[in-house]
Amino acid sequence: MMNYEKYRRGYYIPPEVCNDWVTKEYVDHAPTWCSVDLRDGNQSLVIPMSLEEKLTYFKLLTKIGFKEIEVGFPAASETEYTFLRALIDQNLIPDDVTVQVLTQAREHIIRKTFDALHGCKHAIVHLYNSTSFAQREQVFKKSKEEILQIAVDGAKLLKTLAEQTDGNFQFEYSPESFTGTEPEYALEVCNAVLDVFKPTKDNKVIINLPVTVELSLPHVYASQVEYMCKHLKYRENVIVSLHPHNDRGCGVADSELGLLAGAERIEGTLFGNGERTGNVDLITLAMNLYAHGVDPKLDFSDLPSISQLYEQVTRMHVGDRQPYTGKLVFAAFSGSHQDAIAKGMKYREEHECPFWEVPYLPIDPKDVGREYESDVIRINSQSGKGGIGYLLEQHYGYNLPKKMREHFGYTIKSISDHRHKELLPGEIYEIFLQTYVNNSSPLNLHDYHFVRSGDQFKVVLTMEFNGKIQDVTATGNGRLDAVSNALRKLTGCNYTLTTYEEHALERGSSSRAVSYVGIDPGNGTTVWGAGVHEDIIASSIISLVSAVNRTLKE
Ligand SMILES: CC(=O)SCCNC(=O)CCNC(=O)[C@H](O)C(C)(C)COP(=O)(O)OP(=O)(O)OC[C@H]1O[C@@H](n2cnc3c(N)ncnc32)[C@H](O)[C@@H]1OP(=O)(O)O
Ligand SMILES: CC(C)C(=O)C(=O)O
Ligand SMILES: [Mg+2]
Repeated sequence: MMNYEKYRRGYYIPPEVCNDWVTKEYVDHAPTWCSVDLRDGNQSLVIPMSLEEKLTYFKLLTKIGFKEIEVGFPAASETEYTFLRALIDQNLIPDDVTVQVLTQAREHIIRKTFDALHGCKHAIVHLYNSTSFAQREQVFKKSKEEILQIAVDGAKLLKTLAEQTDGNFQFEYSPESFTGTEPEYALEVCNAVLDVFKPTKDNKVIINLPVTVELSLPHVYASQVEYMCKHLKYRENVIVSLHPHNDRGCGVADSELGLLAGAERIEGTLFGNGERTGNVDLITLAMNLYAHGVDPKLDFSDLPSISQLYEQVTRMHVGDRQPYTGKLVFAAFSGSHQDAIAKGMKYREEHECPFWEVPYLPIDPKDVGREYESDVIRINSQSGKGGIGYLLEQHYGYNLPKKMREHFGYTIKSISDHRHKELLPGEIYEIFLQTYVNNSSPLNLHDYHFVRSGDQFKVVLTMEFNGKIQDVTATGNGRLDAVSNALRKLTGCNYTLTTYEEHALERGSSSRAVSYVGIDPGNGTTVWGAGVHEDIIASSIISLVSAVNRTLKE
């Protein structure tokens, strides 16, 4: 048995009820986004990014539309330092982008950070020290007053060095391990730091409330955020920022509820890379807004390329179920999902739909660079006739009669089940052709002639049957009826024609037609055949020949 009694809840509830956020339904505008991929993401990689990789990633982030980017921890390593210098010296920071750097509240680290910042047109200097109960007791072995003093001293030095350094600087302070800190104490520390920074309308200070380690349910965090928002000094000149990690798997929920609770800014990473279980995934957050009809102000219209570059540079892997991006997130293998998607897509073709409301597809895959044809309906033994038929129609233009779809559906499922693998569209098409289309043995059509007299049609079919070519004549109420009578006469097969449908094959070749025939060989079942030919009459005869051939073989 696992010893759960070893654990207890390690978070603190605000001293007053803070749940105004509950009354808000959804986030109605994009927060200020800050990517911390190049710092928090980078510091958690097995092999941190090289200078070139950081540059490549930085360019990707600016292309996506990030206006605030934490580019590193300049005092951490030569690469970190040199990267910031390269950005500044080579003038690589777009005018509308602000870089951010992280520093501990330690004098030599802060000084090194400002050395690295020299000449930066605009930067956010991000100061942190841990305020949590556990770290006060175990790591720093300091009282609340002493920890507060670390923050205040750090803030003072930031202010002094910012004044002495060539550049334009904004400050950010994080009571690191906020989620393990008593909210009233975190508030006291943040207000003391704000008293040093003295934020103004023109130079607001960012107070970042990190979920350094996720310790509570998201609503507890939202209450903590709301408490801070209500009681921070200089509130109108303070930007409240969130920095959720994902230890309990709720980074996205923390962020969204935190925004409802009054925060204005989010720090996170692409695909949620970051310490342990990661930072909050900014793609998910942005796309969640998008799916609610809110402009996320970030461009994720080509997620496959973003994901490829991310994997290359970080050596991480994007999971198949990663929201909005994973290989399988738009895929439906199961029959009922496929059926609903196929019908939903058809409905969109036939109606003016102002909004995207296709079942099982929360967003249009095309919006993030995915394809309906290859990404959505995929076939295995869990699939159904709706999806299989849809796939055949979308890829190859065959719109099977409803009952024939059912038969083909079970054929495909069974093959997939026995082969124990997914069947690709090309394989499904091949099975379709082999099973139903232009079946020419033992019967093979060589030629046909019709003569019409009144309502009656007479046909002379030239047929090969078991290797022997012969003419057979019959009459009927229509052409197909006459052909059917001729085939009965020739083969002795006594069947009833139950279904006939035809349509032009628009995809691939516009000049061909396909006909589908269902016959009952006398036992209440239906045997299907299909004929494809440039001539519609020939295609209908061949479809019947195909069905009869299948009957003869069964
Ligand atoms: C939650 C987060 O992600 S915070 C960011 C974490 N990121 C990183 O640490 C990556 C970059 N860090 C580094 O490269 C190194 O840690 C450096 C260069 C910053 C510092 O290196 P070092 O001084 O050699 O080591 P280290 O980080 O272990 O220092 C620990 C000391 O700093 C103190 N300290 C740690 N964080 C802080 C802080 N934010 N403010 C003030 N003091 C701090 C510790 O209490 C400890 O003090 P002690 O020497 O009295 O025991
Ligand atoms: C430095 C801080 C903001 C951090 O990364 C964290 O607390 O997770
Ligand atoms: Mg972090």
